[in-house]
Amino acid sequence: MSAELDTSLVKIRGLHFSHGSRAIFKGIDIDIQRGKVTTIMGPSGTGKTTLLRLIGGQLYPDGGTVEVDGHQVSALSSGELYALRQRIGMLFQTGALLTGLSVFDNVAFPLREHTHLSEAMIHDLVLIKLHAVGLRCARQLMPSELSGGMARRVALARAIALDPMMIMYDEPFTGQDPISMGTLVQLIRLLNDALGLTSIIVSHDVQEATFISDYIYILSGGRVVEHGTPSKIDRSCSAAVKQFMRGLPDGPVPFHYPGRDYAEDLLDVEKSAPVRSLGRLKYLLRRHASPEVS
Ligand SMILES: Nc1ncnc2c1ncn2[C@@H]1O[C@H](COP(=O)(O)OP(=O)(O)OP(=O)(O)O)[C@@H](O)[C@H]1O
Repeated sequence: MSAELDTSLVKIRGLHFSHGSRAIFKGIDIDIQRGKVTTIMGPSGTGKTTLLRLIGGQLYPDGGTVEVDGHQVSALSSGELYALRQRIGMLFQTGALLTGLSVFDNVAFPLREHTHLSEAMIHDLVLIKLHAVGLRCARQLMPSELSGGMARRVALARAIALDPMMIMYDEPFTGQDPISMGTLVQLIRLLNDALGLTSIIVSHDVQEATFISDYIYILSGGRVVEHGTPSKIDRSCSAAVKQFMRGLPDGPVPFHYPGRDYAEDLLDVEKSAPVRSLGRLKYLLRRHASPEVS
């Protein structure tokens, strides 16, 4: 085992997972290094969120192993899993704040739920966390009074409330204006380094991810198609990586969700008026053709 692997907080080996009959992972290996920011990228539907759920123990692998801080997640008892989850902060795209609670109470929530700290201590901790995200003075506001960017920063303060060892971000930049985006990017990096966290980010935002990350994994078709530092990824010759990084609509990752033949589908659509001739089929294909299909 190399020295590099020894510093992994999350170690995934030979991971297989399917949603029903759809194979999502076909044997992937991933190492998330302690203290680093690692971004998981890849086309939509490739399984990035599923991967976070496998790391968090909300899903179990069909094959292979997911280890977090030396524990094989699928072998943990429910009590042990609960304890592990308390050490993992999660930040979702929506922020997912509790709408009936103020900013202060949202951040206080995990402290009240999971600790026996006094209210005076919770007060100080909440102010520290809110100060870290620049929103100490917004503590009395309700979620409905926050901008999208502020809501995400409150969610971030809540995610670090219990001093987690790791934070998993699912599409943290989506829908942000450039200023909020820049603030979030800086905050994620700053908090990671200042608090000695390990961060896993799932993102489509190539520029931000490249800027913020120490390491990047690109998933596609159930496999890791590339991994390395941002500069290595940038230089990658892989067609799938180039397609993703440059945002090309078609390439090794097909534009169309896999399924049966287009002509067969049209024949089904037109069941009420069956296609009787090749001419009619050609006509239908032209009529239904999308602009992306030549
Ligand atoms: N609970 C579920 N049951 C069945 N299929 C699911 C379930 N959750 C996700 N899927 C399917 O698994 C695949 C991977 O989903 P996932 O959300 O992990 O992808 P993703 O890479 O995060 O996508 P996006 O970038 O669009 O958020 C998708 O095809 C999705 O339709």
